[in-house]
Amino acid sequence: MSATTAGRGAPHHVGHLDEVTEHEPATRVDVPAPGGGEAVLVLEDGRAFTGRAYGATGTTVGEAVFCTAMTGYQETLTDPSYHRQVVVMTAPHVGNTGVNDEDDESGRIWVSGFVVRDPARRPSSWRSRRSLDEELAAQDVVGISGVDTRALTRHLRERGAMRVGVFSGDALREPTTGRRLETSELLVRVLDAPAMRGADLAGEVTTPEPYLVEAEGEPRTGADGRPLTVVALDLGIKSRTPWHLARRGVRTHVLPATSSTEDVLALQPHGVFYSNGPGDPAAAEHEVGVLRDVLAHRLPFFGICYGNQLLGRALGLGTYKLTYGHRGVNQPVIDTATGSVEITAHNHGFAVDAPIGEEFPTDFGRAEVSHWCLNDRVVEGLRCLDTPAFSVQYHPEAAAGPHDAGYLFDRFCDLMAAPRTTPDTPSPSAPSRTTEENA
Ligand SMILES: NC(=O)CC[C@H](N)C(=O)O
Repeated sequence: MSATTAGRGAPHHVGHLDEVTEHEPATRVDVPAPGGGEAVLVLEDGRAFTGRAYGATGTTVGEAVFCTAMTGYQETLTDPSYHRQVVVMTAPHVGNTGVNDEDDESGRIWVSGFVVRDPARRPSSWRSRRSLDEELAAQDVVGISGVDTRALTRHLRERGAMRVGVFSGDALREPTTGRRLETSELLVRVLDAPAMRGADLAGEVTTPEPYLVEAEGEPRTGADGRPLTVVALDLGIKSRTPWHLARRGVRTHVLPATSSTEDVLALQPHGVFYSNGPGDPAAAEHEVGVLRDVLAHRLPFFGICYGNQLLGRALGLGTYKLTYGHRGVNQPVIDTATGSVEITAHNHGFAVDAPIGEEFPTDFGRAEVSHWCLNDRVVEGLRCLDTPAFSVQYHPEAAAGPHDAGYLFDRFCDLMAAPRTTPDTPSPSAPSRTTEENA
């Protein structure tokens, strides 16, 4: 809307705009756009985009995915589920609020590359401590700016997520002669990169040592009178998850992804939680085995995202790769029990294969799809009907994102606080499988 058009209905604002134009024009043009020399983004199918180096200069490869979140780039960057992915932001202006010391979801940035259209020339937030490009450079994350991210996103939407490389600085030149490399030569490096399908990555992001997140305030107790205790398997956990449990009076032992069933049971938890995480659920054999033991012990279970996919596999369902996945903070999901719609945060490239709208038998009794996505009917949640277990494909911890799904943490706490039912017979022996293996 031009100032003139706005002026007809809003004279007060026109006055304000005039004032800004008169007194502050220089501040808008004196700040150079962040970013260095030329950078090139090359997709696995040979399509290339040129832009400017943003953050660290050099080479990076990974899976190209797009994220439609308008806010929360700091949480996106530090979400371990993005490990080995080059994230394209569809929001055109990124970096506006800089980087602060409070919003990280883990101890570092995990994306393997970052693609933006128009980076903020300077951060503007009372919480900002440094600019986004400084932070990317400090953590050695190669990025590219000045890319037509709408064209790139449309390409990924039509052709699907694929491998990508971002190259800048010396990476664009032949080392001995200094000759500028052709796109076809850069493409060779992209095609050398490992694919996401089949990748078992939780071990690369998990905590090396167990740690405890204590309950905040008065602890909540279980039916046995003990303070409610969760064992959370860290497959790439976001710090907001134990925080949600802590503020509900629950203590959380966070364990490495390699932990055994014995490690889990030794802590005598009231419930077990499986976090989000990177990689292909079809590759997580160890974690699925532990979860089948947990289900056989009838320990209350809650899983988020990767945890939902692993519950699916533990029940004997398959998983498959979506064409381009769901990544953003405004995905509509319907709850099949109530018919209510939640606006939710997503970050997933795989999904569970299960029938919507009917109960089905599993290796641990009957189950049903509890939530599905209104955009594309992808399964977004599982509810076991004979075993105390449920999970969602999306992010009730919602950092960044809306808080519609926060009730799921309450549901998990109530499930853990309820009197335990008798342990069932040992884990059934049917092997878990993936749809792709079956195909
Ligand atoms: N955020 C997650 O847990 C992602 C799960 C899995 N890596 C996927 O891409 O589907």
